[in-house]
This record gives sequence, structure tokens and C-alpha cells, in this order.
Amino acid sequence: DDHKYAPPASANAQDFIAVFKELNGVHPGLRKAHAKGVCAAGKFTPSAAATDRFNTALFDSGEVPVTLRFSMGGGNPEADERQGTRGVGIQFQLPNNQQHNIAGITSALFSGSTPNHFLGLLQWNLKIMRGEATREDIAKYIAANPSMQAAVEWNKGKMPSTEYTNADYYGIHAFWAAGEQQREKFRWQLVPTSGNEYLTQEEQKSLPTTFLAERLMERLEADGEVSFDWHWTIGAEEDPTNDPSVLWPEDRERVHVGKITITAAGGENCTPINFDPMRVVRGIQPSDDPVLPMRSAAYAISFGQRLSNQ
Ligand code: HEM
Repeated sequence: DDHKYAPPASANAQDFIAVFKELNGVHPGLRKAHAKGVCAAGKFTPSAAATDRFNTALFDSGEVPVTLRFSMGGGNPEADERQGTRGVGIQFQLPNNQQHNIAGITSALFSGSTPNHFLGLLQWNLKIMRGEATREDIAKYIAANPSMQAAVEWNKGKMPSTEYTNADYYGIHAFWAAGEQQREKFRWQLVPTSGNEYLTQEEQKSLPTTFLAERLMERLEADGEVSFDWHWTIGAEEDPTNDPSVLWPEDRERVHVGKITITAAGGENCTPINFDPMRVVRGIQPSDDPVLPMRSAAYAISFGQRLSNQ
């Protein structure tokens, strides 16, 4: 049984694309994960604290345009928005055609310390879909793999947000930023200026399965703009950079590095964008988190396929 509930011994980007397609069907031209979403546009304004402390092209140019895409986790283009994780990809359009990407979700933690853990979870879901396993197998799989439990605990009892712009988003992985003297490790979080708001159980029953894109348009129409504060949690010497399943201690320093303001939504501007989180500008470096290069490779395959209508 121990062996039965071990993560797969190997995991590569093709394995992920294959399992996404098996779980969700083949949808030519669409993203193989986060298939359902809405594009948006706005600006990023770095804070004085950010420009003073970090030496990076990300903060060197003052206010810059951003292209964003809000999405539903998973590869189902008809995903039910009354439940499930929301995601956001942001591309910072810096001078000289430089682009910096971030992509995060509404969970602070990844389901396991390696990509293999997550692939195993997807494969168990596939077996359930095919009638070859039950929910109980998933529970056993998680119980057999301690690094998967923190994400489950963190998400327990949390309701989904009422709007794409009413939720905290987390970058999950550690990155490095160049400082004046030395580099610093950080993990990022986007916090909506208007606060978090969650669906009630009543709303979860009464709402249609699609409402988030429409609510974003309505919000922009009513208020003109909607914004997030961008915070970086600075890691201490002993905080791991290679494990996205473990939170750093609560008391770590948090730097408000700027504000993201959204002013428009809709349209196809995000179609030609691959929000690969390893595409970073001078002064920012990906960490040794093993999930990051797996994401990069999987996004490249998905991007290539969807742009060639596969
Ligand atoms: C091994 C782990 C992962 C795999 C294999 C994976 C795979 C994918 C793929 C194939 C896409 C579609 C890319 C495209 O067609 O442009 C995607 C999109 C996305 N992923 Fe992941 N992902 C992983 C982990 C994560 C994590 C940890 C996060 C959050 C921190 C995340 C957030 C997102 C978001 C927000 C999008 C949508 C970006 C957009 O709107 O274009 N993913 N993922």
C-alpha cells in the first residue's frame, strides 16, 4: 500500500500536458491549465521602499503598464466559478521591450514539495474519473505524503472569492531580488485594496457557474479602477527556497513593493502571452524550487500547442 500511494517516480512537462488533456478533454487553441479566464490591463506603481531597497529593472522605471489575466485553476474551459482556486498572471511591460512575469493563485501553498506530488494527485483524479479509484484513495495518497498536507489544511473551510479582485493571490515560490549589498529571498502576495470577500453558502447555491468576468467588467464600470497592493515577504537565512509546500514563519518582514491598478478588462491581448514565471528581468532570479522549471517547460508546451490551434 505504501508503494501504491507514493508519488510517481518521474514527472516531466509532457506528463502534465497529457494528464490535463485526459482530465479536461482536448480544447484546441486554449490553455491546457487555467483554460477559463479574462484578460485585463492596467499599471504598476513601485513604492519608494521598493526602489530604495532593491536594485532591479522591475522597479527602476517608475509607473509601467501591465497586462493581466485572471483565471480559474484547471483545464476545464467551462469551470464552475462557484468553487475552485482562482489565478492571476501579470506581465510588466518595461522599457526597451523587457517583460517581467508573475503568475500566482489564491492558495499560499503548493500541494507537495515536488512536481511529482502534484502529478500524482492529477493521476488519482483521472483514475476517479475513469471509475478506477475513489475519493478515499486521494485521502490515502495525501495521508501517505506529509508534504501535501499543509496546502489541504490551509485551504480547509476557505470559501471562493466573490470577485477576481476580492482575493489574495500568492506567488508560492521563493525568488531572489538584488539588494544594495546582497541578494534577498522573497515570496510575494497580492492583497486587494478593497479587502477579501467570500461567497456565502447561499450564493454558492444560487449563482450561475459563470459570473467572475462579468463582475470584473461591472466593477470597472462602476468604480473606474480596482487595485491590489503587492507585498514581498523577506525570508531569513534558514527559510527554505526549494519547498513550495512550506510557509515561512509569520513574523518575517513584509515590504510593500507597490500597487497594481486595473483599468480595463476583456479582449484577446493575453492570447499571445505565456505568463511563464521564470521570465524575469535584471535583478530578479528564480530560486531552486523544483516546481518552477517544471512550470516553465509545461507552459511552453501549452503555449506552442494553443497558438497552433492544438
Ligand atoms: C508542476 C506544476 C504546474 C504545472 C505543470 C502547471 C501548468 C500550467 C499550464 C500548462 C498552464 C497554461 C499555460 C499557457 O498555455 O499559457 C498554466 C497556467 C497557469 N498556472 Fe500553472 N502549473 C503549475 C503550477 C502552478 C503554480 C504553483 C501556480 C501558482 C503559483 C500556477 C499558476 C498558474 C496561472 C495563474 C496560470 C494562468 C496563466 C495565464 O493566464 O496565462 N501554476 N499552468
